[in-house]
Amino acid sequence: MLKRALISVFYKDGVLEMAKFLQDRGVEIVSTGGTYKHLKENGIKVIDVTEVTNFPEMLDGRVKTLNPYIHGGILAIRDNKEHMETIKEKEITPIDLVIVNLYPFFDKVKEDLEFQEKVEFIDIGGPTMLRAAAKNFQDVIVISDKDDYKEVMAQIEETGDVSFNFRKKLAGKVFNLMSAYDGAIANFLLEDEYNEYYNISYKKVMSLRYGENSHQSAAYYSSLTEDGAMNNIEQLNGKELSYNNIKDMDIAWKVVNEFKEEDTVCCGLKHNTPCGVALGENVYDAYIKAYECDPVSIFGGIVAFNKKVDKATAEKLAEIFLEIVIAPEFDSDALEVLKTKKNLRVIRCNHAPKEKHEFVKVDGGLLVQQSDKEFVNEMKTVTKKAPSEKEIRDLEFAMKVVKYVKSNAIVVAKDGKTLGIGGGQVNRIWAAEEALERANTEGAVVASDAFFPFGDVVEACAKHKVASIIQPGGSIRDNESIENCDKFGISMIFTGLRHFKH
Ligand SMILES: NC(=O)c1ncn([C@@H]2O[C@H](COP(=O)(O)O)[C@@H](O)[C@H]2O)c1NC=O
Repeated sequence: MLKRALISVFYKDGVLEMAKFLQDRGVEIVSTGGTYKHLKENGIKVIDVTEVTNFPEMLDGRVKTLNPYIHGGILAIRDNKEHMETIKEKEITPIDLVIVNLYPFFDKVKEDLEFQEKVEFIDIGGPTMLRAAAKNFQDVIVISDKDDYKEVMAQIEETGDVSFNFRKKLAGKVFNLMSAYDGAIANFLLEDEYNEYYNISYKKVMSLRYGENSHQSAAYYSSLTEDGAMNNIEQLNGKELSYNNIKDMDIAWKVVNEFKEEDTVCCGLKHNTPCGVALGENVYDAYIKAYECDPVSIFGGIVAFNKKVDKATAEKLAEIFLEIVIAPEFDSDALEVLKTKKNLRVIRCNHAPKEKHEFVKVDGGLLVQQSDKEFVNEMKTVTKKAPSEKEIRDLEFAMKVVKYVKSNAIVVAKDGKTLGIGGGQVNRIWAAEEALERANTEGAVVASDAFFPFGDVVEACAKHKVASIIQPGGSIRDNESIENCDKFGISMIFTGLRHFKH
């Protein structure tokens, strides 16, 4: 039998209906300052928490509910005679329902506020009540999520109480929330890059139809503390995003964001690997060039732009089957064209990728590393011949692309467009041969994600009349590659920075 509820909520939406429901069933309501005022002004009979605690709210609200009159009322085990006698003796009234939503630390930590302002958004009293009620869930119903008001009301309406299973679920939700909440606070306060415990604060955005394959279930979670690209997308058209869509879109978006603001770039991507990337005079030109890189693989792929998409480009995009088009903006007539393709996911994103760290799960562990935000350490010509200015532009372009190709990776490019991309090979020469064969052009440049272990890659480049090469260098046999370059009249640059992508 519910007799007393404590309601203390930062976000007041939905709480009136809940309070009214409880009042109509004779439940006494106790509330903290702001909630008390809100309920009272809306005609709810409510007891001020200070009357229960016999203490004023103090220290700017830092202490309101942190009191044995509250926590004794929550934590007493109703079947424990001693507990009940103790609270009776101390004139503590049991609290049967706790409704709390917390200070919005997740939002505030992302805002441009002073450190101390953020600290003040760390809720102490709320979590304390939630945790206490969740521990004692068999006797106390605990609501930490306003989306649960409805089900609690429905169950009380039907049976006069809330089932054991639902109480347990509500309690579990408290600790699920608290772990994310506390994780966000820990990450805000700790300055080490790799803390003793790995805390993440992600919230479920949607259940996905399936994961990488249809027999794998999946869900998508969005970071509560990071203001990244993928949690700032807006879907303007098309079917629901899938697991593979989100994963692929993330990489395509990273590729186009690798370039300078003044560059206009388009990336076609398939199976998490760029299949055609090109710079253009305008978006249309960039798309045509990216498409021409590999008109076969782009089918069913993802296309990303770093500039607004116009109607002419949209018409061209609509000619083939694509999964996603992502860009910072779309002209309204371009959007109209793209919307004629019912399933095509059209995504607007104005956020550059920002993540500091990335992680990958292994069986029983988690690998965490800094995201690869670097490009080159240096541009050191190591051959007799130096690349021309135009070749340097192409070398840099190819290096930006090869960063996103699975290792071992080789990109062949010319005139600001990829001609051949070879990736995911277990040795470098295969990746090189694959990319060079696809490119099938003379005078192109070659970028490699890691050093050449032998002189054979340069030999393959010479066979395809490559003009210039860019690679990190650092192999004990670098001299073989340098000598071969000099022999074949190829220029080569060492960057001193590897971009493995396993
Ligand atoms: N200090 C306390 O004892 C305390 N008790 C409850 N709170 C929080 O105060 C908020 C509600 O305050 P109000 O009813 O005054 O608007 C809730 O988000 C609740 O989690 C507290 N605030 C922070 O710690």
